[in-house]
Amino acid sequence: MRTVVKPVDRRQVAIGPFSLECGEVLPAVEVAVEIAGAWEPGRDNVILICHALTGDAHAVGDQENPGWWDGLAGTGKPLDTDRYALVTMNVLGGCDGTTGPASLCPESGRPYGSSFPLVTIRDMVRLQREVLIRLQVDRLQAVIGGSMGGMMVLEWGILYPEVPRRLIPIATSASLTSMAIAYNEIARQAIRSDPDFAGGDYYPDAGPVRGLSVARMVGMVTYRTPRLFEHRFGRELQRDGSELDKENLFQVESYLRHQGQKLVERFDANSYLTLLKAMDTHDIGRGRGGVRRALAHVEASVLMVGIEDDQLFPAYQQREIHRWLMAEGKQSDLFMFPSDYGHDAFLVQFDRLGPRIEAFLSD
Ligand SMILES: CC(=O)SCCNC(=O)CCNC(=O)[C@H](O)C(C)(C)COP(=O)(O)OP(=O)(O)OC[C@H]1O[C@@H](n2cnc3c(N)ncnc32)[C@H](O)[C@@H]1OP(=O)(O)O
Ligand SMILES: N[C@@H](CCO)C(=O)O
Repeated sequence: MRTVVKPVDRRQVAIGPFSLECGEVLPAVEVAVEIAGAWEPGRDNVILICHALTGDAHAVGDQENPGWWDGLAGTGKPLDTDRYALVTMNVLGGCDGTTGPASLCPESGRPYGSSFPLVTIRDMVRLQREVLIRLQVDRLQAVIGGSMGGMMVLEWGILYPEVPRRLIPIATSASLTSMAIAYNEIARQAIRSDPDFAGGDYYPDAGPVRGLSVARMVGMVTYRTPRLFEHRFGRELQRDGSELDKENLFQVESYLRHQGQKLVERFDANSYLTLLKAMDTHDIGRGRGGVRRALAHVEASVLMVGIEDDQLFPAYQQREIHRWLMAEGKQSDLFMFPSDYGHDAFLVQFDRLGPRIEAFLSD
């Protein structure tokens, strides 16, 4: 007898005090969780979905309120809600209901703002484990996610090898390249140099919206490919007229401004800084004798997915992880595909991802 959770069950799970890798303790942590699909007895049919930088707990939605992975998850889809209970949590440090910089600090009664501590990808995963324990989920059919979400997938396989049966890390790496950290630093500087940042203590105001918008614009350039921009925008202008009119934007400028504006309407700048730092400091080899030794802990079978045209998480990084897993005698498959979308392909190219993921889950 299955307990059907329909359409999507959203909960706040209270964890209480939570110790971080940096040594600080958050006194009262809460996590926003969404569950789509049906629990099986023993809760043995759970897939954990880990979101990327600006994602949230709402991976699976409906017509009125679409989710960010509806192309992959839902009735009859590769992440089939008729078969699995799909659990997605907003990450620690985020701004969609889980404790983050905009949350009230119980000790001061004010938003954490600049006092919010450094959180790591490992902290995020340890917190997810605490939530699953409270949901009485002991084993996972799979953990899946792209980009920052993929970093969490890898950490799941290493921190809790006995829990996931399968890992599907997508467009991710064992640690960021120096170039990716460089882009993140430009984003940070854009946010911090906005006068409305106010040292991070801008609440209840919206804060550094111009800085956050520029940060998103930089990010967008790294998430896509030159080919896509060329094809979409070329040298098209926004209005009829001349390029030699300083008010007449190129379409690509207008597009980036629109993307910046979209993000500031749904994201908090301090969360953006917190999550960028978590990505920068991610290194599965830290304190474990290096990446290969860390991967030796993995017990799950792995489908490593990469995008050949990813500028941010270059394809060699996914190939390397697959090779190291194989060298450690682990079960690993590699699925690489080309896409003009570049890094963002994991949020868009469901025709490429879906069949491979479905086959791996049915294996
Ligand atoms: C969609 C959500 O669920 S967002 C909430 C949760 N967020 C996440 O999960 C984060 C992950 N999601 C993402 O990063 C993105 O939503 C993606 C990658 C999935 C898709 O990105 P999009 O911005 O939809 O794709 P795309 O590059 O095609 O841009 C389309 C937008 O640019 C606008 N646009 C296109 N050309 C131009 C131009 N020349 N000038 C101005 N705007 C332009 C379109 O009108 C459209 O605007 P809209 O989104 O307000 O309708
Ligand atoms: N488009 C993704 C990029 C990071 O993977 C996001 O906004 O989360």
